[in-house]
Amino acid sequence: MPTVSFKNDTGSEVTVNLFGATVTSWKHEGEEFLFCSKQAVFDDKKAIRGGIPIVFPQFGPWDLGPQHGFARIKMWKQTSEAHHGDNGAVSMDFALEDDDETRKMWNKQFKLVYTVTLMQNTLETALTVHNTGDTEFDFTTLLHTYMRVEDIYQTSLHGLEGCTFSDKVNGGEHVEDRASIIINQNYDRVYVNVDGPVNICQDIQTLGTLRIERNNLPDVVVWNPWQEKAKAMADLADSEYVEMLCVEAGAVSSPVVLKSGEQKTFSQRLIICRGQQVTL
Ligand SMILES: O=P(O)(O)OC[C@H]1O[C@H](O)[C@H](O)[C@@H](O)[C@@H]1O
Repeated sequence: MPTVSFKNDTGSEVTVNLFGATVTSWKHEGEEFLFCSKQAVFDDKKAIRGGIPIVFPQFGPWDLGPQHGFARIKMWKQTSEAHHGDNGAVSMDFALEDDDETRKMWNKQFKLVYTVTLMQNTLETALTVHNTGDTEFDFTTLLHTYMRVEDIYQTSLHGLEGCTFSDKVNGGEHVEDRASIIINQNYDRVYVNVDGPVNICQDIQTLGTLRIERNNLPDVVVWNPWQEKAKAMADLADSEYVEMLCVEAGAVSSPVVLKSGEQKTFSQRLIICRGQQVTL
């Protein structure tokens, strides 16, 4: 499948697969920060198991089409070459518009513009949804980011304390009472209206702390299928659950409404804080 890569001047490189406009790799100084399964399927049909699949127009199961919508399983267009912005930033743009196939599932006219930007120590991904039709529509969306971790047992998540979450594994709504979360089981929780950044901290210092900042993506889904579910997934190797953690910035707890002609941008910044003092 067609992929495109670009670099900046501070040792970062990103690769985007036009299938789903899925960012599949983000390297900084030779170190890979995103997880992509060894068993990921690149067949033009199934969403890529890793990187940053784009969820649109529906997070989760969908009556009108496939789970997590169609954006991650459509072929996108690359609409620009790598272009240079302020402070050494390098960006590339991708687009997806409604077609016969999308209208059969979701009869709306839209344009998605996705801008992937490398900045110093930072990857920004920004999805702009345009309503190009003449009626209002609503949707949910999410950047389904698979972070690479060296060892899930030595990884903790910070920034969710006090947030309400729904637990998709055990059911129910709860309030997170932990400042530091260690994932050690099948974990699938939707944290709602999370203020401020979320930090992924690794005791092993190669990857260090990674900070996720979000714009118009109020919710954070945390997912790791753990051992048993991983074994049942054909596109994830049995032991790979220890090498990944999905921290997904989304607008999923209440649908976003766009009127005819309106547009809205949803973005995240993944910031490498290695070697820096991090306030959790
Ligand atoms: O297997 P997929 O369709 O890619 O979904 C992978 C996962 O995505 C999100 O994290 C959901 O909260 C999970 O419930 C789901 O299992």
